[in-house]
Amino acid sequence: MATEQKVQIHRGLRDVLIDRTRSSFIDGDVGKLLYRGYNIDDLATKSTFEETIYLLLYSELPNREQLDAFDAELRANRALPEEVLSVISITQKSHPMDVLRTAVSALSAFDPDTEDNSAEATLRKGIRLTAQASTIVAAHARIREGKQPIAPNSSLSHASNFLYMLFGEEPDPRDAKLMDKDFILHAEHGINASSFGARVTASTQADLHCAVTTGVGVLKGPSHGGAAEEVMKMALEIGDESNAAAYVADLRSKGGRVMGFGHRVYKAVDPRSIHLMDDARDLGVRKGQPGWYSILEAVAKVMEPYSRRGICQNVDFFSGAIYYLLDIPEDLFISIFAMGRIPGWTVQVMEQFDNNILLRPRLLYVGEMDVEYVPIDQR
Ligand SMILES: CC(=O)SCCNC(=O)CCNC(=O)[C@H](O)C(C)(C)COP(=O)(O)OP(=O)(O)OC[C@H]1O[C@@H](n2cnc3c(N)ncnc32)[C@H](O)[C@@H]1OP(=O)(O)O
Ligand SMILES: O=C([O-])CC(=O)C(=O)O
Repeated sequence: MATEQKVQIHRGLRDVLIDRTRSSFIDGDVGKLLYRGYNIDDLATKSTFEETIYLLLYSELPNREQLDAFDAELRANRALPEEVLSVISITQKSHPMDVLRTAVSALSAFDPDTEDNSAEATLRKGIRLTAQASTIVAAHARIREGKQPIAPNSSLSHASNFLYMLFGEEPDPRDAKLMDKDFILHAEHGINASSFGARVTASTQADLHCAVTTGVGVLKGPSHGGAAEEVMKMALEIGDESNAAAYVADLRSKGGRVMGFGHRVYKAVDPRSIHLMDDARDLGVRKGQPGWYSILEAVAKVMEPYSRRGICQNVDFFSGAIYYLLDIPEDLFISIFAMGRIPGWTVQVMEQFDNNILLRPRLLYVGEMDVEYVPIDQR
């Protein structure tokens, strides 16, 4: 029998390598992130979401013809079945992530490839789910406000169409570009908790809809994708940069964590947050609301002693301010992360299928042994 003395427990699977990947590389000590070997800094500044997810899904950058065909496939798959719009309507009072999770699950009933786990079918489903997720999120945001959902506009890019379906008008191209970059930065990140959840699901040979449903559920928590929403709540509570130091001191004295700081892998600044930091600052100036960036900058300053200990700003620290400045309701922030991450979950699931092994770790039992069963009327 395993005992505390005989076994080593890897709580939280910290630093445990569970398999190989060719999808993304993270060097947490220096804050470096590559997708399929390409630096996130290049992709964020030179690529588009469509091109980046082609790279992730097909392992190479597309030529013009390949990208056009891929983009056309994404655009052609944005619409939702009426039945799924009804599911969104029925569940409209739930948190947007719960609605997204439920609608993704419901889409499995209408997908021609649902139970086909071949690489080709999984790719097709990943493309469809990426396209459909933005329609789910935008449709729900409108339905819950008593408005009609807006049909996707196939003349617009993925990011631009999302903002169009959310607000009912074609976005400022600068806002669409920001959204596009945000999706690129969220597209893939190795074996993070939600991708691990998706891979565990795939490891039982369940299909992509099951795995993405798992991924959405795991992402929702504030320790993972939910942090951006919490960061913005914190900024709103702080209210003014002059209050930042006292706020953080008070939070820490109660044992609270500063959301948007800390990461299991990054012990240096998350490279994605540097892009979002610059964007949050510039967007704040452009929208005439530079204060939110100033508050976050003040929090980051107070957190410098933590950063020196490896508790640095992560991707969620500035993303919430960007969404807020784009007038996106706070409870939609995690769903936007999920929309960007569907290609990442798809790639992780494809890798799992490609060389599958059931993901089934063990727990060390520390409870009582061989307890005598007493019938209920004798207890
Ligand atoms: C997209 C993403 O998922 S990025 C992460 C988003 N989540 C957040 O921003 C939430 C806030 N951050 C956190 O809760 C954590 O940093 C996590 C969950 C992300 C990572 O946690 P872990 O790798 O498990 O680190 P762990 O929880 O063991 O923390 C290590 C130490 O750093 C401290 N620490 C970690 N994060 C923070 C933080 N945000 N604020 C203050 N202290 C922190 C912990 O209190 C702990 O200190 P101790 O050793 O004195 O007890
Ligand atoms: O890698 C992680 O643990 C969390 C994260 O940053 C992500 O999923 O983008």
